[in-house]
Amino acid sequence: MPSSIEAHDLIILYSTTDAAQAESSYFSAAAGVLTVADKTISLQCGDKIYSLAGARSNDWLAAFAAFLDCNFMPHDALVLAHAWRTDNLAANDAWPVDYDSFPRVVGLDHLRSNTPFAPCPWQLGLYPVVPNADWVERLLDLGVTTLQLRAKNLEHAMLQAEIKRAVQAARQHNAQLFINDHWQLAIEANAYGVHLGQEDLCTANLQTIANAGLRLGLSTHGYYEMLVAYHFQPSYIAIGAVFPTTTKVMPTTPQGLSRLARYVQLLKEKVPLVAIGGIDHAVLADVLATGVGSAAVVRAVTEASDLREAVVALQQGFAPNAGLGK
Ligand SMILES: Cc1ncc(COP(=O)(O)OP(=O)(O)O)c(N)n1
Ligand SMILES: Cc1ncsc1CCOP(=O)(O)O
Repeated sequence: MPSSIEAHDLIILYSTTDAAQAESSYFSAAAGVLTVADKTISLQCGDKIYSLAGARSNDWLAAFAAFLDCNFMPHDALVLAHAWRTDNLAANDAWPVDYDSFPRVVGLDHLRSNTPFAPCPWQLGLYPVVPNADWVERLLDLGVTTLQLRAKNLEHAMLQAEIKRAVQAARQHNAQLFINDHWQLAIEANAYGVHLGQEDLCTANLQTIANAGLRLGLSTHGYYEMLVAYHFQPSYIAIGAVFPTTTKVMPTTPQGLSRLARYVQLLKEKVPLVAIGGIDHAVLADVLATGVGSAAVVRAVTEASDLREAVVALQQGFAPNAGLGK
C-alpha cells in the first residue's frame, strides 16, 4: 500500500479482501479506487460507485490507462477498457463498438420495467426542445413532427395546463411530443412520450410509464450512462452535449463528432439515438454524417432571428433532396 495518496491518484485493489483492508482514508483522498474481483470491477469516485461485470481481456488495465489518456471520464474509460479485445487489433479500427463485448452495469435489475417501452421511429429527424406550449404550437404550425416540452420553474397548476395544451396541439397535428421530467403529468395528459435524465431513473416509476403506453427517451453523457440507459430498453437514447452549449451546464466536456460516430456504431439497430447540444444548421450535415437519426436543438430554434427560415433550413438538412423535381 502506498504511504501517501494524492488527489489525482487512482488506487487499484485486487480482490475484495484487499478492499476490506484498505483504509477508509484512501477512498476519500484518492481520485478513485478501483476494486478488481474475478467477475466484477468497481470504481469509486467520491460518493459514486460504478460496478461492471463481464469478460475482459488480460490487458484491460493498459487499455484503461489509454482511454483515460484520451480524456474519457474514469467510469467511461473503464467501460471501454472492459470492452477492449486484443483480437480486434488486426482490424483497421480496434475501437470497441460491438455491444456484446461491453460489460453489464451491476445493480440495476430492481429498477427494470417488465414491459418494454413503446417504440418510436428510428429516424426521429429534427427534434426541437422548447420551454412552453406557445413554442410547441408555433413549431407544429411550421410542420415540425417531433418535439419536446421542457418547461422549467413553473408551479404545478401552470405546468399541468401547459402540458395539457401542448399535448392537445401535438395530437391535432399528429406529431410526437415528449414531455421533459414531469412523467405523471405526461401520463395524465396522454402524451406521446417522456424524456428523463439519469438522475430521474431512481425516482420515476418506469413501470407505470411503460404500462401507460408512453415512449421513454433517456439522456446520456457517455458510455457508462449509455449502458445504464440501454438496460431499461427505452424508446430512444439521447447523447450530449455533442458541441459546447450555453443552454445547460453539462456534467461532461463536449463529446465531439468522432465519439458520436462511435456511439452510433455501438447502438446501431439496438435503439434510436438522438444527438443534442450545440447543434445548428451550420453543423447539422456533419452531425448527420455520423449516422445519427435525430438532432435535438434548443437555441437553433428559440434564438433564431427568423423562425420559419431556421426550421425550413434544418428540415432541409434532414432531407436535402426532398422537393427536388417537383
Ligand atoms: C433530447 C434530449 N436530450 C437530453 C435532454 C436533457 O435532459 P435531462 O438530462 O433530463 O436534463 P434537463 O433537460 O432536465 O435539464 C433533453 N431534455 N432532451
Ligand atoms: C438540454 C440539453 N441536454 C443536453 S445538451 C442540452 C442543451 C442543448 O441546447 P442547445 O441546442 O441550445 O445547445
